[in-house]
Amino acid sequence: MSIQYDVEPLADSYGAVDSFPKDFGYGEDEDAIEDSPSPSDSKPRILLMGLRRSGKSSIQKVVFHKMSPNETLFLESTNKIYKDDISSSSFVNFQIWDFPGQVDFFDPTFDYEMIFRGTGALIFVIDAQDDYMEALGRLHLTVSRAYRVNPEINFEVFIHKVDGLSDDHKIETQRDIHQRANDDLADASLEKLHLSFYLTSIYDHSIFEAFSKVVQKLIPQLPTLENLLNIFISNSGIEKAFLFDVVSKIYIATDSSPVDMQSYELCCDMIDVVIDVSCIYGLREDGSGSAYDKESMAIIKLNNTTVLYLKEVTKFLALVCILREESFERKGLIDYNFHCFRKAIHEVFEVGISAQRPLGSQAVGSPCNKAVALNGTPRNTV
Ligand SMILES: Nc1nc2c(ncn2[C@@H]2O[C@H](COP(=O)(O)OP(=O)(O)OP(=O)(O)O)[C@@H](O)[C@H]2O)c(=O)[nH]1
Repeated sequence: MSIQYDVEPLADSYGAVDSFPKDFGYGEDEDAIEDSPSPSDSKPRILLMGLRRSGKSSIQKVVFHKMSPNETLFLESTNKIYKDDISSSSFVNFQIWDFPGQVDFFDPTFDYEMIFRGTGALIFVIDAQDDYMEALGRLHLTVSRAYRVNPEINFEVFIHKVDGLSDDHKIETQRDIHQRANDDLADASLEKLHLSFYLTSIYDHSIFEAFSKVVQKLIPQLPTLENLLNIFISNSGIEKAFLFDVVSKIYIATDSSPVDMQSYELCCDMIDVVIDVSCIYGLREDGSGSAYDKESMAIIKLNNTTVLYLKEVTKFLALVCILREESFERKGLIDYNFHCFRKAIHEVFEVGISAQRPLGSQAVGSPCNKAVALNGTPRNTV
């Protein structure tokens, strides 16, 4: 469900997420790469690379610009590097660079050293519906070059367009790609280069899930957030909790119990419902107001004794929980624990701001980023 295309930009009443216009606040400007680096070039980067028509632009548009998957059929081929500044959230503060299919590493105008040096994650997209031998060759060339320039990069392989494959075929394709890619690395004595593999499609939630995992690796405070979520759910009788970036529906953290796709989808759908209803009925007559603000909260009881509970945490983040109806009888306790949890999350951010290290900014290009990841649990926890 998606109604955001109909929503007019609204007056600012709540920071940057003042409304949910077409681009959900992620900014519509996409600049072709310039010769001289702009200040925003210092932001951590996620590169989208892969062969032509593998689906790179579609992924970017669907996840960050709310394009419906069917509309991607009409996307034109990218012929320049496009930089997309995902800076509406102070939490997920990075740039996505979408590359044209054929990047020529031997082209002297392509300064790959500069590009890889400031990169946090390199996502290589492989079209699983196509013959992937050429893509594997390209993957090897790309990651080995990038690794030599910056071994701190997280290398992520999206085995994409799996909506067209049967379950068995998916597993077999993943196994085969995994095996071949790692054999190539072993032959080149690059065993230390770690590739993570994801099965993705823009036609379901798998692309959001995969992107969530990619982004989480770039969030230095992740262990602290997970810790807070664990404490919150265990003290509140909650089964599963996600901390969502509301505009992209990427979850930036969850508790340490395993994530099952259905729970994640359910929570994503809840965000859609809340924002849609809020856009339609939550604004003032003159259209002013905000679809998501401090008051945003929702409780949905399902017919299988499950309760969904959503609350605003920061102007970009929402907590979405799944719990049993009987646990919800102690709503007062849950609300109180949430209050403490919210306060703790704000303290995590304040620490980040006072240290002048916005989340994500130190996550890349810095050899100490793994150490920063363990930067202290806030003083008051739930
Ligand atoms: N079935 C299916 N098709 C997809 C998926 N993702 C993208 N596509 C289709 O793949 C085609 C190519 O997508 P693009 O996003 O333009 O590919 P690209 O990698 O950016 O291509 P270049 O700009 O030429 O490098 C489009 O017709 C998309 O609709 C997917 O998950 N499943």
